[in-house]
This record gives sequence, C-alpha cells and structure tokens, in this order.
Amino acid sequence: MSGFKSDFLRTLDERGFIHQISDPEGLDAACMKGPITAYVGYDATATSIHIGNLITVTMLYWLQETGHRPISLMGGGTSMVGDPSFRDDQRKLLSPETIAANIESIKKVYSRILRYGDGPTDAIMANNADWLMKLNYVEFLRDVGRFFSVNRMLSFDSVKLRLDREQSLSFLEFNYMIMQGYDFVELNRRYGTILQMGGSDQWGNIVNGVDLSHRMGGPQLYALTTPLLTTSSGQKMGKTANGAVWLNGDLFSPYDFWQYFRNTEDADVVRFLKIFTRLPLTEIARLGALGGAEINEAKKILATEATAVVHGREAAEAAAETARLTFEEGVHADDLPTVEVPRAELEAGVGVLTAFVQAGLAASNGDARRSAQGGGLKVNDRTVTDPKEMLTLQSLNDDGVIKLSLGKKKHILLKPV
Ligand SMILES: Nc1ncnc2c1ncn2[C@@H]1O[C@H](COP(=O)(O)OP(=O)(O)OP(=O)(O)O)[C@@H](O)[C@H]1O
Ligand SMILES: N[C@@H](Cc1ccc(O)cc1)C(=O)O
Repeated sequence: MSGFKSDFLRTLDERGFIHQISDPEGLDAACMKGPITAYVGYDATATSIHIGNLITVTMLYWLQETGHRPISLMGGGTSMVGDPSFRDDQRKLLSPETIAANIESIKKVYSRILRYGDGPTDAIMANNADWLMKLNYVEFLRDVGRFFSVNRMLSFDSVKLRLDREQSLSFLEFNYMIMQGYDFVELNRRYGTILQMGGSDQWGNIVNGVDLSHRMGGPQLYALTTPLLTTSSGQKMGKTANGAVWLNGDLFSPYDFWQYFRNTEDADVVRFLKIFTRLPLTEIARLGALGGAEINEAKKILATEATAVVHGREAAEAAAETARLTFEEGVHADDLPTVEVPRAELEAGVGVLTAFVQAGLAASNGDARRSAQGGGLKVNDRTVTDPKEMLTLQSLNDDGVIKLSLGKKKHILLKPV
C-alpha cells in the first residue's frame, strides 16, 4: 500500500525500509491514533551488531522521531537456543557467560541512536531472559504450546529449506519460533507493544507472535519486515570479503567504517543515503542527480553521515579528514589502521610478500606476488619491484612505522612493538 497517512509508515516507505506488513491499513490507523510501542529483537551471537542489523535499529530511530516508543530487545533467553531461520546447519551453542558478555558489548551502540528514559516515547532496553528463563516447562506447554500448530510451523520458508534438504532440525531449534512468538505477547502485556519489526528472514517468527496473540484472545498485533539489504552486486550487507562491518569501534574502526561507505557502488548511493543517513529526501535527490566524477562527492557525504550516526560527528569528520590527507594529498596520517609486529621480527627481516599477508592485505604470498607483478604494492609510497625485498628496522619511515599500500585505497601501518 502506498499513501500511508501516518508519519512513521510514510517515512519508512519513502526511505525504502518496507518489505512486508501484515495489515498495512490497520497498522497505519493505529499509528494515527496515538503513540504505539514497537520492538526489534537481537540475539547475542557476537560482541557487536553489524550494518545489516543497523537497518532495523534505524527503523526504531524513525519510530521514535515520529512520536512513538521503541524497544530494543536483547535475546538473552533466545540466544540460549539459536534461531534456525534460513540456516542450513545448526548454530554452535553459546554458554550463558558468552551470551551475557556479548549483550554487555552489543548494548553500547543503541544509546547513540535511540533516546532511552522513562518518558512516554523514550526507548526501553529489555531482555527476554527476564521471562523465558523462568518458564515452567509443563505449564508453558499447556498455556502456550497448545496454540501452535506443528503443521503450520513446518510450512514456513525459514525452516522449509532445512526440511526439504532432509537436514536435521533439532527439537531445540524448532522451539525457537515459539519463544519469539511468546516474546511478542509478553512485550504486549508488559508495555502494550503492538508491532514487531525485523529483516525479511524474520517474517515467519514475527507472524507466529501475531497469531499467538489472536489465539490467546489478546489484542491485534502487527508484523513489519525490511528487505534484506544486498549491494548492487548481490552481496548480503553486513559481511565483506574480510568479515562483517561491525558497529563497535574496537572491531571495525570509524575510519574503516567511513571507507566502507566511501567505496559504495554508484548504483547503491541513493538507496544507502536513504537508509543509512538522516538527510532530507530533497537533499538525497540532489545528490542522486550528480553524475560523472561528482558522484564521489555524494559518496563522501554518505560515508561521513553514516559514520556520524554510529560513531558520532567528531569521529566521522576525523575519518573524512584522514581519507582526504591520505588519498588527495598523499601524506601519511596517524589513524590509518595499524598492525603490530614484534621488533625482533623486523630486526631479523621480514619478506615483503609475507609482510603484506601479515597485514591482511593479501591472502597468501602468491596473492601478494601477483599484486606486486601488477605494480599494485607499495612500501612507504614506493612501488615494490623486487618480491624478494626484505623489510627491516631500516625500512621504518620518519614516523617509526612502515606504510604498506595495496592499490590506491588500502593502507596499513606496520608498527614495531
Ligand atoms: N543485510 C541485512 N539487511 C536487513 N536486515 C538484516 C540484514 N542482516 C541482518 N538483518 C536483520 O537484523 C536482525 C538481527 O539479525 P541477526 O542477528 O540474525 O543477523 P545475522 O547477521 O543474520 O546473524 P546470524 O549470521 O547470526 O544469523 C534481524 O531482524 C535480521 O533480519
Ligand atoms: N530471531 C531474531 C532475534 C530475536 C529474538 C527474540 C525476539 O523476540 C525477536 C527477535 C534474529 O535472529 O535476528
């Protein structure tokens, strides 16, 4: 449905966040009536969330901006089980200690994006361990389990793949969607939550909660999913060749984060400006109309605005300045990513190809050799011509580091320790 009346759904729609809504007219009307409460759940499978997850946090941001109340739910209970949706293998079981540590680490980033507090539209941080870990098995089966139809659960696309391939789906994992369904009902009881959002892979789990409320005689709940974002070349956002684009700065620096967006493909610029920045749509339309080399200006604005959302304006501008010094003026800047090497190793001498592998700029010595043959490797801004060259303490530049460059855009500083 287009032509939403509520600011919330109109904003999500115009900025390209909507994939599916369970009852668009009903939800639009509810948003018009007064502040609603909506949630997104995040399992603690790593020490940070990544840019794929950032899309759903941004939906919570727009919810709050348009006068409603967001809940970020930490999956302290559900992480004990592990979501099997669209996975063709079972997840590794996480220990309670790992889950608790991951939650502590994940939590930090939300308060940069959402405003938490006690007011009617202030955000709430909840944890489903608070109710799931206390459940009594037999009571839960009788009160909640009886409303779930196994026939219907088996029909969801999210588990169908596993079943069609005749790969095992354990009873533990099969319970996941019941837990997530129950969360929705519990969050409705506790906070009047009527909407759950998530990526399109969460549709089955969310709709289960909508149905459960209905069957238990509860209020009408709603589901809203966002497209799983991929780049124009089809890669799922969140992962790059080197791993995920994490939001926690200790895993992925603000500079790397800025660079990730600076390297956006031309065809993705407008889509990403709408999703990852808060720039008005008129400004985005102007940037989208830039052609030729000017599109690079739009990419820099995208990179700075997206980095400011996650790491703050100051860090974003520092990253932009480092990039400008490095690429536009060719000077070495202090906050390029650094890899430490034991001083003794440099004293003994490290082969130049090995150094590029150690720095993560090449997958293997053979890979580094091929880049060198193409003239793509530089040491302290000098092209590597001899693949047998040794890097030693004599190779340190005036700043006491060795700058390794792969092509024009990737630089690492080797620092003796
Ligand atoms: N590329 C993406 N685009 C949009 N939403 C995403 C993307 N990746 C993850 N999400 C959403 O973020 C929320 C949390 O996702 P989840 O923790 O499953 O991330 P994930 O990277 O898929 O993790 P895992 O590999 O552990 O399954 C879910 O609602 C999920 O649908
Ligand atoms: N299943 C969600 C996380 C989640 C957990 C509990 C919920 O109630 C909702 C969502 C995911 O894997 O991304």
